[in-house]
Amino acid sequence: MDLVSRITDHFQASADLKFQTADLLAQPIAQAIDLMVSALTNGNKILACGNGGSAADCQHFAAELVGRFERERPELPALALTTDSSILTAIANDYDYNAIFAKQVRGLGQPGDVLLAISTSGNSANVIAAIQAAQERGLGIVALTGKQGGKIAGLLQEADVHICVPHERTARIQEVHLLTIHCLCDGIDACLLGDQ
Ligand SMILES: O=C(CO)[C@@H](O)[C@H](O)[C@H](O)[C@H](O)COP(=O)(O)O
Ligand SMILES: [Zn+2]
Repeated sequence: MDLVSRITDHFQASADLKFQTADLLAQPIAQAIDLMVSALTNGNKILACGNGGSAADCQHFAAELVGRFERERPELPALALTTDSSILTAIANDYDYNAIFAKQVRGLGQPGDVLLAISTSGNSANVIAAIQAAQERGLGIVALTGKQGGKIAGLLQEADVHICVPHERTARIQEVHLLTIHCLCDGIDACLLGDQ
């Protein structure tokens, strides 16, 4: 087994996908920044949900908004719905695992907030339920998906933003999702603080 060539293949494939999707994704990412900046400047917040690696992405994003990204600025309200083990275990135990995000959206979400919903397949039932809860409560939605967008693609409405990474491999999709999250953070800062 040639580990070095496996590793260089990963780097090559990841870089290729990023080059290939830059033009396709720049517009929806810009729309997502506009939606998030409008919410934040109106006093609203951003909630984020996803499973596994996408749960980590939610936490990464919330940390960069509440803490900071690259520049000093006032704290911004963002919350990962993946972190409170008491809430997560109680809902999963008493209701259903598929309700872990939707019940938090109903409990914490206000009209005008934005839900950042992350699923590489677009098919995770708990993320789908969170989107449906967000739509019922009047939250804006930014969906980060992959493949063909899965069931989430069919749920989104005109005002929602869909950023779909057209690739079949979860790891590659996640790598573009992380780049997208950094574009969102940078764009939010640029809108709030000006170009630098
Ligand atoms: O990070 C990885 C795989 O790279 C996994 O933890 C992955 O996120 C999990 O299998 C998730 O449950 C996949 O869910 P989704 O992206 O299809 O919504
Ligand atoms: Zn992963």
